[in-house]
Amino acid sequence: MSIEIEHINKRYGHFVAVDDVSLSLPEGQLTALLGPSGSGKTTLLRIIAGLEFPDSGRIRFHGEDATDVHVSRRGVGFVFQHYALFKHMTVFDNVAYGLTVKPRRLRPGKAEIRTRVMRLLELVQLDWTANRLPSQLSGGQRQRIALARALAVEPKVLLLDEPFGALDAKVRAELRRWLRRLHDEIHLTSVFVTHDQEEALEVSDRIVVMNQGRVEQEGTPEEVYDHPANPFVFSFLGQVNLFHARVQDGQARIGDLALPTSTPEDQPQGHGLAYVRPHDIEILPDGSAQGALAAVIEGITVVGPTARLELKVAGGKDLIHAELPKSRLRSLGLSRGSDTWVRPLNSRVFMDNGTRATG
Ligand SMILES: Nc1ncnc2c1ncn2[C@@H]1O[C@H](COP(=O)(O)OP(=O)(O)OP(=O)(O)O)[C@@H](O)[C@H]1O
Repeated sequence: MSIEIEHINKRYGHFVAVDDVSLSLPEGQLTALLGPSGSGKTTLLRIIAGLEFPDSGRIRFHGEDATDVHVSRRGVGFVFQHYALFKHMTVFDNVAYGLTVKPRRLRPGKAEIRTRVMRLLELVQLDWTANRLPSQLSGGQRQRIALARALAVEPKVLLLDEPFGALDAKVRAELRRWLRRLHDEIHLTSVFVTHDQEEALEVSDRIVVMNQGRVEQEGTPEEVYDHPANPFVFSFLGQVNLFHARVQDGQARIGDLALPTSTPEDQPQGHGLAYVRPHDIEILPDGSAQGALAAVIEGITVVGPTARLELKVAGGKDLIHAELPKSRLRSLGLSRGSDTWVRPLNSRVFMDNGTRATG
């Protein structure tokens, strides 16, 4: 079921939590609402759920106005960060709960409930825990049961609010891959709130980047990562190096270095900032390449196969962050204190007023 969000506004007193948000969330896709704390993600999710009502604007489910429909009749399933399971009930009874409390005429028979619950437990790969109590499960397993419980009532939309937020990094990474596989199996329209860029990039079909109650950009993970619409999105989606740049005749320059960017459409002139990702900083063994800047390595951190370098350019104030394969670092024979050369391979330049200049 698709979800259309039309000009939604929500204030708490004078504070604007959601500011004229319009979005179209396609059927069967997993959409991440991504943004820093306080950007309005949870408020928007709760409005979609019917747990909160907007001051103005409409929510449509598959074209039908759902703005005033009660949460119990919207056909949504939830998983929250701390949506505790019923402690005194077994896993089986927790998952069955939504079905057993249905009005008698809608309630499936006992055998049917058993079949459905066991099918769901198999889907989340925890059928062997059916007779356990939640306290006998790990945090990650409990969230998978919470998901099975949300799916039991056959919702048309699944809403997840930082579902893996309370888990440690390794379990989190496993669960998000698992959620992606599960989604590929069931194709339920799903919206999931996160402030973790990596999680959003890895799991979702679409990402909505939010900031101060507004949508900064919406698109596939590739679109928002490779073509960020503005400096906020660029900075929020990963580490970034900033260089002062002069823009003239469709060409941006840092000092004498002409930046390798594509030609802009409207060719603005003046001063801007060039944004360069650490993996787009090339490390060179000598200064013969055009536009290379001399730099000293101030720090090296190796994380698995990747080496992260902190470099200082002669005369520069800020450290430059670069990322390269550990093997490349070894073959260049570099260590802390080494003199080397750097060159931005790719950049995106935004003018001082935030408009895009190049790239
Ligand atoms: N019931 C409320 N009363 C007053 N202010 C609220 C209420 N709910 C949310 N807010 C405020 O609205 C803003 C947006 O909150 P929201 O929870 O939607 O943000 P978020 O992006 O989900 O952040 P987080 O990741 O920290 O949960 C916050 O500044 C919050 O303090």
